[in-house]
Amino acid sequence: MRDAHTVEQVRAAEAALMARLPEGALMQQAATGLSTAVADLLGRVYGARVLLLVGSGDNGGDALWAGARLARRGAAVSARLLSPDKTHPAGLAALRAAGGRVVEDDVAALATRPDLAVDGIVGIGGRGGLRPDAAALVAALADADVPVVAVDVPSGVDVDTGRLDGPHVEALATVTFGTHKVAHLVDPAARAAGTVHVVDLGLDLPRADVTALQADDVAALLPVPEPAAHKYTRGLVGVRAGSEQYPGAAVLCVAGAGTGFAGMVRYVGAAADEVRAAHPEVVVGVGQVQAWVVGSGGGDDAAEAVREAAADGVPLVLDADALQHLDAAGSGERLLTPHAGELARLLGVEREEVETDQLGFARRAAEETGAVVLLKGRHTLVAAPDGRVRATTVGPPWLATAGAGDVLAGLCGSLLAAGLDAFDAGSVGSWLHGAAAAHASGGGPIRARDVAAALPTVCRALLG
Ligand SMILES: NC(=O)C1=CN([C@@H]2O[C@H](COP(=O)(O)OP(=O)(O)OC[C@H]3O[C@@H](n4cnc5c(N)ncnc54)[C@H](OP(=O)(O)O)[C@@H]3O)[C@@H](O)[C@H]2O)[C@@H](O)CC1
Ligand SMILES: [K+]
Repeated sequence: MRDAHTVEQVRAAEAALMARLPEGALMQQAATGLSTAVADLLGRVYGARVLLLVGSGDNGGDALWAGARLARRGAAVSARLLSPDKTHPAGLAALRAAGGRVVEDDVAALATRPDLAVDGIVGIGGRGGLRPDAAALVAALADADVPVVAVDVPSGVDVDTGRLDGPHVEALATVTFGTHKVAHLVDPAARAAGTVHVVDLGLDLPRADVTALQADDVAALLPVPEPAAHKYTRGLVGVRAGSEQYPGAAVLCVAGAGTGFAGMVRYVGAAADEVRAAHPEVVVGVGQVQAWVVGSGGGDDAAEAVREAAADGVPLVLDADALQHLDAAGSGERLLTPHAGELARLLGVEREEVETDQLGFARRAAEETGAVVLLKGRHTLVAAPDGRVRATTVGPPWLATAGAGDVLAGLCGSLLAAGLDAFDAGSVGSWLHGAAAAHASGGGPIRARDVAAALPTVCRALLG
């Protein structure tokens, strides 16, 4: 499990550890890990030009100490001090002693194009976006296409929420310390962090509320049939989706539901002929199920479909059109699978607000509805009403394709029918969906049906 801790949790763990270690020991560990990661990215340290962006706190101190290490290995390291009066004194002395130099202004900093810049402007002590002087320098570096490695977090992001509070650094990679922070998993900040490397500090950390499942977690949660299982004990998943106008949604939802986690798939709706033709193993018609997926279906049909599914008193996945009829869904176990626009409609806010504060709105929706909310996005978030959130960090950008959401809803429904609770079903389903997309894509474009087709291969690899 990848844990993402809050600033408060990290500060407390660091303080406890620092009390037992010599002064400055943690910063040395941090700077060593940082300089190693920068060296790896540079490939060749000797002769490389590295520019340090140094703010007023210990984040700048990390950058200076790492810069000193790189300078000792032959890099030409210069430092642009953004708060010259408050620069970390020992770090600055170390850089100077190693042959690094301080540049007076942005013009001098960019006189020769750096091969790489190290963002030590601000770390977990930051508030608000970049200040104007830092923003101007960061923009100039972006114009010159200089890759940036962020120290701890890309400066300007909101560490505990994943929001962007104004101008910020867009990093190629981020080197963080002790543990992931929320901003490393939650978009839009996670996107600004690039690839995240964690330098272990040996912190003793509490349970995190924001986590990301890893392959071994998913493998442990997968519902595997008992030796004596038969199709009914493995769970039946019912799908109510599709319409005469959109039969494809039903076919794809059933494809997701029918990847083998549930013992059987039942279909009810207007696209029965298309579903039968594509999936001969599906049973058509009402009957007993252990979970229902109610998805794209259009208008009044969706309200009726939600009401009928809820009447069975089993867990529900509510997707697409069904999300507009939550009042008909009762208060049992429910997994809602909106994209940002659908969640915005649900909460009566603008889509843009949801996109800028994905964690906040996913949590709010879960709390207000009492359901588990799976907010689809580049890093899908699955929020439980108790505040726990799992982010999905696998999945290529190619997954943003028509019908992929139908496959996901069906897949989550089959996991619910097989006995997972809504939080596990949503997060495991989302992880498998992303991993299957990555497998199917191999770096190229995919269709929703390819994602469904790749699911058994991904599961085989996990269980193997
Ligand atoms: N703790 C540990 O054990 C370890 C910590 N480590 C490292 O320390 C970092 C935390 O250091 P920190 O506490 O000094 O805070 P940090 O983020 O450098 O700067 C805070 C100062 O910046 C300023 N400022 C605020 N907002 C700003 C903005 N938007 N734009 C510009 N400036 C802004 C504000 O000062 P002001 O200018 O307002 O006086 C504030 O006081 C952490 O991220 C990690 O890198 C590692 O070495 C491992 C061990
Ligand atoms: K930073």
